[in-house]
Amino acid sequence: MIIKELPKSRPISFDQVLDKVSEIVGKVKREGDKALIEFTEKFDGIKLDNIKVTKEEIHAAASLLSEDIKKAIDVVSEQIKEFHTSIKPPQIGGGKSGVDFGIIWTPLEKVGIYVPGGKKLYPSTLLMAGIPAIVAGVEEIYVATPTKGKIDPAIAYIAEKLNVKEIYKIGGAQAIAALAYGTESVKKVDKIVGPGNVYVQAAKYIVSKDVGIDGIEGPTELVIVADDSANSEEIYLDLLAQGEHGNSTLLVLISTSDRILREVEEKVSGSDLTFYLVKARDLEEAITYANSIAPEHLSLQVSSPREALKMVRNAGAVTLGRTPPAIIDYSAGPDHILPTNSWAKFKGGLTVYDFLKPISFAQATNPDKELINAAITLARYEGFEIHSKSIGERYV
Ligand SMILES: NC(=O)c1ccc[n+]([C@@H]2O[C@H](COP(=O)([O-])OP(=O)(O)OC[C@H]3O[C@@H](n4cnc5c(N)ncnc54)[C@H](O)[C@@H]3O)[C@@H](O)[C@H]2O)c1
Ligand SMILES: N[C@H](CO)Cc1c[nH]c[nH+]1
Ligand SMILES: [Zn+2]
Repeated sequence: MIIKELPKSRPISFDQVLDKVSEIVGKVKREGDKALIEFTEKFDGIKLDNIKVTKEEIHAAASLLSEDIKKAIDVVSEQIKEFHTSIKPPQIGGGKSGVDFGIIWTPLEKVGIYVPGGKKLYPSTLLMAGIPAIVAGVEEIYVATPTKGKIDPAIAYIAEKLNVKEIYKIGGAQAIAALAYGTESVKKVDKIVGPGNVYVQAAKYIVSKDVGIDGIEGPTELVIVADDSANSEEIYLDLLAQGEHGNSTLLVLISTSDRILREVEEKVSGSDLTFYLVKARDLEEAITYANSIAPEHLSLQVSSPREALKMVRNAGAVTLGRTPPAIIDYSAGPDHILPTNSWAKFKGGLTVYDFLKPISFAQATNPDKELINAAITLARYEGFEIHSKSIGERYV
């Protein structure tokens, strides 16, 4: 279908499934493994004997992987590692008025990674979540992924490479609930990260009152902003590429060029997917439209992409010029785990920061009198006499 105006909503919203997902989460919380086995049979058609994949199973699966796929994983891993290492924050601090202070960036202890696997395989997602976790210093990584009965060799290879503690053969909302609350087989974690379909993201949203989450990373979204310098065949391929994720993908082209819009319309007219093809008066209007959508992927296929980038306010990740958005999915370096459903208005893509907590510290060895008096005065004003005394006894 072709629609010639801006999308009014996402193709599928998690509001539609919140009630159903709440029930799934509640049952897993109450019944543990029994509920996981029931839901996996119901939604994935798999009768599970064991929820946890054994070390032997992981090793056997990993050994099936061909050398060229191992090599591709190794190459991509180095690129992703370099991206997250280059942005890892230093231990920082300073001091004022006789007080030393700063931040100790501290890695999270136990992290759960959801690797999607309903319609397609996503070993690349395990790299995109596992590598920044390791760069941050996380020691315990647990993975949940729907398996269709058998663990995927590339996921097994990456799990061994990243020293993943355990893999669970579960997907959907039930997997998120299990990681959030723990079951007989599944470890309770401190934070759950990773993309997935609407059920997975609705479950993350529900459990976020009890466990950390990285954000909402639901069905893929791509907005392309193109001017007349762009190539319609490349735009067509980029749209269809993200359309491979399924028919919940949001696909939008905003262009200042009638030629580009006409050529892309001709190319996509036979497709089952929905495409939004929107005319903009000029580049500024095109980027204003893109900012209002706040897409996961934004592609600037314009003659001066760096200039255009200065106008971007809301996007998960931006590819510039002819750079294909799909290269971020695999090997550019920046993460492909990116905010959807307009969360890009206030959230960026997954980084090493998602696995670090800033613990602040202060040491008042020789604080200025004025500073101490200010603390005492404010404590008294708030009626906290002992607070005031505990400060005054030490320094006054
Ligand atoms: N935003 C991002 O960063 C990002 C990155 C990669 C992938 N994605 C998206 O992840 C999604 C992956 O989706 P997927 O479906 O292939 O895999 P998935 O693993 O997210 O979901 C599969 C699970 O959904 C559950 N499920 C399916 N139908 C259900 C139903 N009717 N009721 C309850 N539960 C049900 C099943 O338990 C199944 O195991 C795609 O939409 C893709 O675009 C997003
Ligand atoms: N485009 C997805 C993010 O929306 C990431 C991905 C993984 N594999 C292929 N693509
Ligand atoms: Zn993709």
